[in-house]
Amino acid sequence: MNIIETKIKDLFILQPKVFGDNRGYFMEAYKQNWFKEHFPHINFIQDNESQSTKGVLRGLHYQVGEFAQTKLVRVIQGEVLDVAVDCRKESPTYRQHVSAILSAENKTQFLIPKGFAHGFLVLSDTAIFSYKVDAPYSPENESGIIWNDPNLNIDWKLKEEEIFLSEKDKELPYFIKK
Ligand SMILES: Cc1cn([C@H]2C[C@H](O)[C@@H](COP(=O)(O)OP(=O)(O)O[C@H]3O[C@H](C)C(=O)[C@H](O)[C@H]3O)O2)c(=O)[nH]c1=O
Repeated sequence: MNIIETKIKDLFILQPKVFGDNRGYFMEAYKQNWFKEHFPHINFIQDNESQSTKGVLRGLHYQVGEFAQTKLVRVIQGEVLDVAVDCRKESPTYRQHVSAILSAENKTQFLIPKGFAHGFLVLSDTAIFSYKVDAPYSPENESGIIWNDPNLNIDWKLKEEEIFLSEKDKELPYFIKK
C-alpha cells in the first residue's frame, strides 16, 4: 500500500498494490497489521456501504466529541468526487479541503482523520461507496456543512441543478467561523 501525503497534515491518499492477471485482479484492500504499523492510533470498528445514483451528493458530514470518526473510504463500483474539509480549529489548514477522484478503476483510498467534514458526489451512473470508521454512528453527535458553502470554495464539477441532496443535507449550516 502506498501512502501519499496531501497538502493537509494527517490527510492521506492510500494506493493499494493491485495484482492483475488474465482473470481480473486481486488486491489487499485493508490489512490490520499494516495499519497498526503505519497508523497505530486508528482502530476501525465498523464497515459502511452506500449506493447512489449520478449527481447524488452525500455530505458534508462529521460527528463531534468522542464520536468523531476517522474514515477510510473507497469506491467499489463507479466513480465519485470525494472531499475532506479540515475543521480542526488549531490546524494551519483550517477550512481548507482536499478533493480526490475515487473509483473502482483507480482503487484509490482516502484516509480522513477525526476533525474533518466529509462528503462525496457521484460522477458515474451509479456508485457503491465503502468505508471504515473508528467510532459508532451517533446521530445526536452528527453535524455538517452545507455542500456549497462559498467560504469553502469546493469545485464539485457538476452544475447545481445536476446535484441531488437528502432533505437533511439541504438544511446543513454554513461553516462555523473560528
Ligand atoms: C452513517 C450511518 C447512517 N445510518 C442510517 C441512518 C439513516 O437511516 C440511513 C442513511 O443515513 P444518512 O442519510 O446519514 O447517510 P449518508 O448521507 O450516506 O451519511 C454518510 O455520508 C457521509 C459521506 C459520511 O461521511 C458519513 O459517513 C455519513 O454521514 O442510514 C446508520 O444506521 N449508520 C451509519 O453509520
